[in-house]
Amino acid sequence: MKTLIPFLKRYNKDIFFASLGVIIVAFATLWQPHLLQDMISAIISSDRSNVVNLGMQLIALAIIGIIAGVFNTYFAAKVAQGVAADMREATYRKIQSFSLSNIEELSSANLVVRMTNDINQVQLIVMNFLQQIMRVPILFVGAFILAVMTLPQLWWMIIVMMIAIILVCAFSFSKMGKYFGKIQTYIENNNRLARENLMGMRVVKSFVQEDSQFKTFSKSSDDMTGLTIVIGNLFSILIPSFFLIGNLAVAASIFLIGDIINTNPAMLASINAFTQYLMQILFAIITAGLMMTTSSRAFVSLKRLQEIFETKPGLQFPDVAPEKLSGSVEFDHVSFTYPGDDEPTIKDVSFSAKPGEQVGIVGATGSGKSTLAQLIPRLYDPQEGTVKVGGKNIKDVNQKSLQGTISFVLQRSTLFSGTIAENLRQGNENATLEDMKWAANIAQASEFIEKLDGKYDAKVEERSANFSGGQKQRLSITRGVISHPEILILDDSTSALDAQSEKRVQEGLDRDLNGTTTFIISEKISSIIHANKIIVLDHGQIVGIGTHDDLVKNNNYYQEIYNTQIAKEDK
Ligand SMILES: Nc1ncnc2c1ncn2[C@@H]1O[C@H](COP(=O)(O)OP(=O)(O)OP(=O)(O)O)[C@@H](O)[C@H]1O
Repeated sequence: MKTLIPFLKRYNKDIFFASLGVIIVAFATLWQPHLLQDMISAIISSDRSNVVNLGMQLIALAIIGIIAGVFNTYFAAKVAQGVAADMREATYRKIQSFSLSNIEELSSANLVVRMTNDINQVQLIVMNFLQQIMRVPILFVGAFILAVMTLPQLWWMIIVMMIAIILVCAFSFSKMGKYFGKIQTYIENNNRLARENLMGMRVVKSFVQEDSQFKTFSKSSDDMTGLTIVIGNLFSILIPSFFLIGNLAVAASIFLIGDIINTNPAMLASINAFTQYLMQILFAIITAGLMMTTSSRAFVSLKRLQEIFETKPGLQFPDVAPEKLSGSVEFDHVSFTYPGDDEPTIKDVSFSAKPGEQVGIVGATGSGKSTLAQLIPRLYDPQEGTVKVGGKNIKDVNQKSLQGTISFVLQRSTLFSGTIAENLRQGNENATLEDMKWAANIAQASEFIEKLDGKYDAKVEERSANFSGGQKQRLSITRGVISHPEILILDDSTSALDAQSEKRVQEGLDRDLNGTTTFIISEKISSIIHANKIIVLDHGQIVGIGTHDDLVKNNNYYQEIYNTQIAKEDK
């Protein structure tokens, strides 16, 4: 509830109107059997004018009930949908503030279910509550009092019926609550499997994994269906049981006092009103039970959303004035361990790069090259040592200043669905067509973009499926350079380019971005051979640093990699 209240507060007025509507509906429902009782009595005593009068009152009451019901539904829906939309936005905003570690800990599939299914549950419960919360107690207490007033001698019948219904409710709803929690986990699992399958469809097809993928998914889906069937079965027993209890109570009432009708025909009207009140009590208890069950499901969802709101962003940027940073980078005895790992991935790394320098980072796969690079734009914080950009500890720098200084072209090119221009503007929101052409020229992307229908307005489909690996990389590099960054990190960003294109990208960077400090990460020495400085990494440690010529002469580890690669090229 702690999570929900701030969201509800924004809709105080609408909640008031929804509640007013439901209170009117409850009183109209309660008053109907009473009016009907008077009307039946008037019919029995042939009081025609009263019959017409009471008939009109009944119709008026029904119309008031309908109008109030519509009024209630309108405002309840407004609140429920508004709360869900606000929650979705708040969750989305919160997730944007998360660090990569936060997202890895919560898992993206899990976050998607929380943002969709869990919020839907909350929307449902807000709607239900606003439609029922006042109605249930008013109906229950009102119908109880009116039933006792109508036939005081049968007060015990109401108690017996209530006890029977509460016992059935307690049995079935307690079982259902447990199952509802499990269903949420199954939904999460199904979403994860479906997402992985669709994203890895190429792998699935090339390894002919369709059947095994289908089996895994269908097992998870069948488990969920099994559970849904159990819940359905419980419901299918529940509803007839309620009506059986209600009808037995009605039959028993008629049996017990039906004889009186012979001597006092007006009793017929009272029995009719009494049985209607019994049904209203029955309805109130069932609704309360159902609400408790659905609430237990919504409370699970609220708790899961609460977890998102309470998660502290793994990284906090200081609230300081923005500043212009130069392109110098300095690592001072930096060590970093991924959350949950025992061993550090980066161990006691120190180096510096001057503005405008080109720095190559080379090392075997898994040696920590990408991890090292991710510490520069502060995607992770090192546990030991300091990272400085422009001479300032990056922990003391405003987020926008740091991110505006650095452009990171990731190893795996990620483009968003939209147009090429929209993707490029993520690198520089004010980029003109001229800027795009300039950047595309460096990245060797102009040639293929110019051939596309719509050129820079050409569509990028979901997961950029309409572009080849090499084209995606070129577009990612274009997006990376378009802001003329002070620091550019190319994390294995030319791996899908042929040697000729890679050379041209290199020439473009030298020509047009010569003031930019550029980090080029690669396993291939040919990609970093011309760098001013090459950092050689092995198991997260620097094992060599210098120019290619220095390293080839003096560094055994580098020589080994170089010789292996030369030998491969010669074959
Ligand atoms: N998000 C992560 N959480 C936990 N461990 C990670 C994470 N990312 C990478 N690692 C681990 O850190 C080590 C270094 O990975 P990293 O990607 O930095 O190496 P790399 O040298 O860039 O490799 P490659 O050349 O294959 O890209 C690896 O053992 C990897 O499994």
